[in-house]
Amino acid sequence: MAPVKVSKICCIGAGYVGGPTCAVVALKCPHIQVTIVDLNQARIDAWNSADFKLPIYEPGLEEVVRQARGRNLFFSTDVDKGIREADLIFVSVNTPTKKSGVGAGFAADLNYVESATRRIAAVATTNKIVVEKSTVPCRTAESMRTILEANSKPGTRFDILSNPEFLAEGTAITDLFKPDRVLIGSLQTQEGRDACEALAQVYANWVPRERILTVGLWSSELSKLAANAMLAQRISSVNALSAICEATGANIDEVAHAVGFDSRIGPKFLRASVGFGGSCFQKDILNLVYLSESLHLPQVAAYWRQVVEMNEYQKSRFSKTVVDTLFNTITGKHLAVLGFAFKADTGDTRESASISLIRDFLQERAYVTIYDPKVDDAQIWLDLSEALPSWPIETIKKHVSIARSALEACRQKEGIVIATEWKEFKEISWQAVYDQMSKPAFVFDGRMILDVEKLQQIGFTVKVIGRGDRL
Ligand SMILES: NC(=O)c1ccc[n+]([C@@H]2O[C@H](COP(=O)([O-])OP(=O)(O)OC[C@H]3O[C@@H](n4cnc5c(N)ncnc54)[C@H](O)[C@@H]3O)[C@@H](O)[C@H]2O)c1
Ligand SMILES: O=c1ccn([C@@H]2O[C@H](COP(=O)(O)OP(=O)(O)O[C@H]3O[C@H](CO)[C@@H](O)[C@H](O)[C@H]3O)[C@@H](O)[C@H]2O)c(=O)[nH]1
Repeated sequence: MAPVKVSKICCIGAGYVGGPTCAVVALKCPHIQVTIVDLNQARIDAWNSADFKLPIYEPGLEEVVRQARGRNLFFSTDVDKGIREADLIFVSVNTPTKKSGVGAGFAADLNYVESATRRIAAVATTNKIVVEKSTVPCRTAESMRTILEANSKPGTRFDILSNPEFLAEGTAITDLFKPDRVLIGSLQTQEGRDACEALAQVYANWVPRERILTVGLWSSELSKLAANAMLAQRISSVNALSAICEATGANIDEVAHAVGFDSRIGPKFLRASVGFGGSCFQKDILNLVYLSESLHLPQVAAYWRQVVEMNEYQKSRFSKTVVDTLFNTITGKHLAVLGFAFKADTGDTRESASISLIRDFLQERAYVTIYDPKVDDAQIWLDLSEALPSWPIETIKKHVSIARSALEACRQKEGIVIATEWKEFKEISWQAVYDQMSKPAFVFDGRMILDVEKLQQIGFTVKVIGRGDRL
């Protein structure tokens, strides 16, 4: 049997991955009809909004949606219709860390993957290629196959592929246009290889063939966890070194530059920071830790767990620097926190280091003014309520305000904390900020973005991650 020619794709899950990924598939494959479905009506309405107020902010995304929507790209809450019509279905639903029960705090919650899979089995009347796009533990495809086969209609066959997504938020569109690699895992049977080829042909519309890697199902699933674990490990390594730099007078920027010049190490992903955030790194490493423990590999589990522990240490170390520097107390003091998103160029706040810092400052009874160019107020209140569950929202609101510009946030503060590397924070008039601050005026740069010497000339005392005071 030759591989099927895919003509209709359905993507279950219109989130940060399903939305941009399948919008790009539609743009690059005008001959394929792509329908992205979700249970969340508000999200689908936003994807369909007449003024293109899309539910996520991602540079370049609006242009892609403008070109393809209504042509061969559709957004809908009719999940069943999407499934029924498609010959290939991406499952791109959320897989958060489990909050309760066995494996709570570590294992992935596969509830959404299972419901989507059960829906496919219940609705499908023709053969389907089912593609795991969500990040899942190794061997999830096996559970999906069991569910599908146990519930399928007679004569309906399902082939399951793993096709993890490697895009990073903030650069999703460029990552999708020019991926380092597309990874497809399949069973090594004739049917498995045919399904793999059918999906490879979709990507081959714009991705060079040599960048489309085909491997076994379990290798593909594990490679996604491995890639994130190794990326996060680099950040925790450089952050661990940043603590040594602060104590010795070495400069982490210079150290990372020198180390990264070694072609075996390479320069990317060596930027010390206030700690990594985002919905993936911590979740996927904890998932790997859980997998290792389930496989009775405690040393392997401990090794990866340390990457997350170092990240927690980095965040609390930075909060402590702020308190120590402001004469060992921030009670009743006014701080500005610039940046609430977990990185620049996104409005996503999941696991943002900024949330941990603000929680620490509030627990010290400081007053905090937050500014972020892309995060909604409602999201800030929600995240802070979750970070401080015993605080009524009125109490949080007494201690926190949200500003409309960086300059407004910095007005008359005792300390300014840079938590996200938004470019505009480099460009504000630091002289104007200094002039209306109480003195001594402190700036804490958790992202190494400011011109320290210039700020010092203005009169600021500047504390930068990975840069000590000793000469
Ligand atoms: N965010 C990233 O940058 C990124 C990158 C690579 C991989 N991933 C992985 O991709 C997956 C999705 O992540 P995300 O950030 O897009 O999540 P998300 O929460 O933004 O989106 C998931 C969407 O799936 C929908 N959904 C859940 N169950 C459903 C069901 N049964 N039927 C229909 N819709 C359903 C939800 O309503 C939600 O809108 C996760 O496994 C994640 O680990 C994320
Ligand atoms: O040198 C660096 C690089 C990143 N970060 C921080 O690390 C976090 C994650 O950044 P990044 O990886 O750029 O964004 P994500 O969108 O979380 O993307 C990661 O997680 C995705 C979800 O699995 C994967 O698809 C991507 O390949 C992987 O890079 C952010 O808080 C960054 O500020 C640093 O502190 N230093």
